[in-house]
Amino acid sequence: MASASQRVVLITGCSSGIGLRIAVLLAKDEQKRYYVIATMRDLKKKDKLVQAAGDAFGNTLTLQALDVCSDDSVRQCISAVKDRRVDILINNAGVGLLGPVESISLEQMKMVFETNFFGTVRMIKEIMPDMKRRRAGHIIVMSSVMGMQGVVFNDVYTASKFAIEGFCESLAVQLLKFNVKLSLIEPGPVHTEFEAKMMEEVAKMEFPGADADTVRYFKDVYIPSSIDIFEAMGQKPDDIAKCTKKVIESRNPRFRNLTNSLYTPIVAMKYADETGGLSVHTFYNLLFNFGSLMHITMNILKCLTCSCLRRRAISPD
Ligand SMILES: NC(=O)C1=CN([C@@H]2O[C@H](COP(=O)(O)OP(=O)(O)OC[C@H]3O[C@@H](n4cnc5c(N)ncnc54)[C@H](OP(=O)(O)O)[C@@H]3O)[C@@H](O)[C@H]2O)C=CC1
Ligand SMILES: CC1=C(/C=C/C(C)=C/C=C/C(C)=C/C=O)C(C)(C)CCC1
Repeated sequence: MASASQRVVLITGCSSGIGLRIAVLLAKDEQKRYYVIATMRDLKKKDKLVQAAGDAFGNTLTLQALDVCSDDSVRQCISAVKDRRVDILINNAGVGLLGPVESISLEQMKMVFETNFFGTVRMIKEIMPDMKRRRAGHIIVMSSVMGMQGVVFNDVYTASKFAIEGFCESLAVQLLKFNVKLSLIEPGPVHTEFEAKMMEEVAKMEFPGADADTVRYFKDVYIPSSIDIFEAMGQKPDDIAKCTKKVIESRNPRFRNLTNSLYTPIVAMKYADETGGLSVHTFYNLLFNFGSLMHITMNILKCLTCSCLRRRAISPD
């Protein structure tokens, strides 16, 4: 059980990847400042977490079942928490979805929103009122660079992260009045099962409804470039865990927290040109004209920050 001085942290989606690493990092805090309630929808998947947690399991880390898509599961889990006291809520559970829009059913799209958007909203609705009453708490949301900048063939996943960013941007203002903090973590590519799961799905895809050119652009242009990007700028889940811990421990936590500075120029393009043309055309060129040179992507990305390009972007004509 948590001691009075410990901060109770509840994390969703701890069976793998970023959630698992955040849970372990916080539970192994040398000063034992955190009591971690690591949750996952299927407790049969607990072994990896239990093993990584080592001695912390049963001491500073406990396990609970929680499916962010189920009202009952969320309610049951939170009512089992002593005094319903969650000091830090980390909304991490999420799923990806890749491919031409024509080939993806509305059912599949709704599942992504059900998990990434409504799953997070469901958690916040359950826990936020207690935080407001206590005039204390910190809500962390695992967003993505795709919550700020769309990426081709990630249309629906991107939309789900944009949705959560809009929700949080609005809510953060009200929460300030109640001394409750809200922070978005915005990673770029991270090497987790997320990447493998999406590639597995793609390998099985038959692309119903998509024309041959679109399928070719997706399979032969986007996928190899995306693999290059993951190789060139992919972070480790531990990097994201460390960044999240820093945000939690900050006296004045930032609202937006990009974890990968290599992605800064990509996001900056959006703000440098209010017409949106710079982002759309740069992405087009990177993908279709420089695709075969993707191994030197880092140099191209650095180039985007140069002042001549910025001058062009904001030029009135
Ligand atoms: N990897 C990346 O490149 C990036 C990831 N992100 C975000 O980071 C977060 C974590 O992803 P990551 O660690 O990479 O991927 P993983 O696939 O390794 O982890 C995702 C976790 O979410 C869980 N989950 C999925 N659906 C539900 C649900 N309905 N209820 C509870 N848990 C659920 C999964 O559980 P189960 O094992 O049961 O499926 C798993 O534990 C996501 O929100 C993702 O969008 C953001 C930027 C980049
Ligand atoms: C930057 C970039 C590309 C790919 C970006 C990718 C693949 C980002 C992945 C981000 C993830 C996985 C976020 C998860 O939330 C393209 C389209 C190849 C074109 C060139 C520029």
